[in-house]
Amino acid sequence: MERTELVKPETLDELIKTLHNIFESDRVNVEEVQDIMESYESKPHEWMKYAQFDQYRYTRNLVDEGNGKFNLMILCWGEGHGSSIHDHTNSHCFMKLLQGQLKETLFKWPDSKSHGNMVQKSQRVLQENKVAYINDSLGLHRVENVSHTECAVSLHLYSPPFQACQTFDQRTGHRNTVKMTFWSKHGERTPFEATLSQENN
Ligand SMILES: N[C@@H](CS(=O)O)C(=O)O
Ligand SMILES: [Fe+2]
Repeated sequence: MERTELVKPETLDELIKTLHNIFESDRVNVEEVQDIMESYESKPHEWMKYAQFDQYRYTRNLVDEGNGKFNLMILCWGEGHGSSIHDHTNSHCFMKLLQGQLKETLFKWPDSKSHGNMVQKSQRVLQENKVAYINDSLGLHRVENVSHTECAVSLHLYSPPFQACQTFDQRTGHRNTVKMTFWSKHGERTPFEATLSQENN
């Protein structure tokens, strides 16, 4: 597949510019996106303004809207914070660790007739600067900061962008559609009313 020439991005802004170039093409080369995101070495002062934490749950902070082709966001995980088991709405999902560690657990999709526990496929711990990839054909996942002393920060790219996903109950496989919102956009805290729907996410 055609590849844009890869130059290691030295800053987050350079990474964003390169991503814009890559996504101008209509086909996504997963490996290329993974490589370029991995080659950026996380420098906290470059992403600090997006790293806005909540005491109770992980936050989603919009960094860039990728010309409508992708959403780039920074997720902030306090000690013990985790997501529920969820899908990615037919999008590509890239997740890079900017700080700390995150545990990712992969699950199979529940079949229509299964009422029992969801089946776990694999588990791994993502280290700083590494990039994980998932899409719906690979399964579902849950992401957790299992540390009791360190927070974690990750950079997520979703293409095409999406505003809702499905979450799954681990014991029954029952699903819910959940609207996803941003805690902040471009470094500015989202007005209170706009975040209400995040409560049951
Ligand atoms: N996909 C989740 C984060 S994660 O747990 O991968 C989200 O965008 O909120
Ligand atoms: Fe996810």
